[in-house]
Amino acid sequence: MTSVPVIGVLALQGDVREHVRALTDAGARAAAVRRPGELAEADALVIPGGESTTIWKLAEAFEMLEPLRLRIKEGMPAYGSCAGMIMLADRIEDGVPGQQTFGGIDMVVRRNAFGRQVDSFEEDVDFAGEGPVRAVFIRAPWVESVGTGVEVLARAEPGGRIVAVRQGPLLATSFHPELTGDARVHAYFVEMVRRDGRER
Ligand SMILES: NC(=O)CC[C@H](N)C(=O)O
Repeated sequence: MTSVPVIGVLALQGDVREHVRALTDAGARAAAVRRPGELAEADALVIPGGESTTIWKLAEAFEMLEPLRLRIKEGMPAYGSCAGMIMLADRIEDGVPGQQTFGGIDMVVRRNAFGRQVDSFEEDVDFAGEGPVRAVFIRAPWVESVGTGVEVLARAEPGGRIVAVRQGPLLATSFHPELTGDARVHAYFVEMVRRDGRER
């Protein structure tokens, strides 16, 4: 891998542009990914916030579901925010009937979990010991439970719910750091990608 990793942003639906900007601010090269050929050229992938049911259906229509599952299985670093977190979950609760994910993180994610109480809110969370990060939650999921290989990186009130996790090269947040102009979460992911490149 070159020293500046190419990080794809899955551009089927969601806030793609904001992730491209945050990745660029964090020192990576970002490229929109819609097709299997574009995926093959990316060192890593960000799955944006948006609507997980739409991302799933479009991934099927664009024949991206299986190629993405395969890359994740092969160890490609990936980061999902909000709907992207849902897409990286091995199991989901409150999905629509038949809803599928790419999977990869051994966790159960509850869709729209915070959304039933309040559609949108912001809170400072301590992310991976980096100090307070402003977290924007929009009809956000929370992580109901994690397997033993999953590291919890942040929790939010109410209830100390898990809102950020990492399992090896996979990172997921319930919130949207791409909307705040603070690129620390993206920088954390870019560093994960750089380390992964050095270890291969
Ligand atoms: N802001 C978001 O990404 C919301 C996620 C959305 N509720 C879903 O199920 O995908």
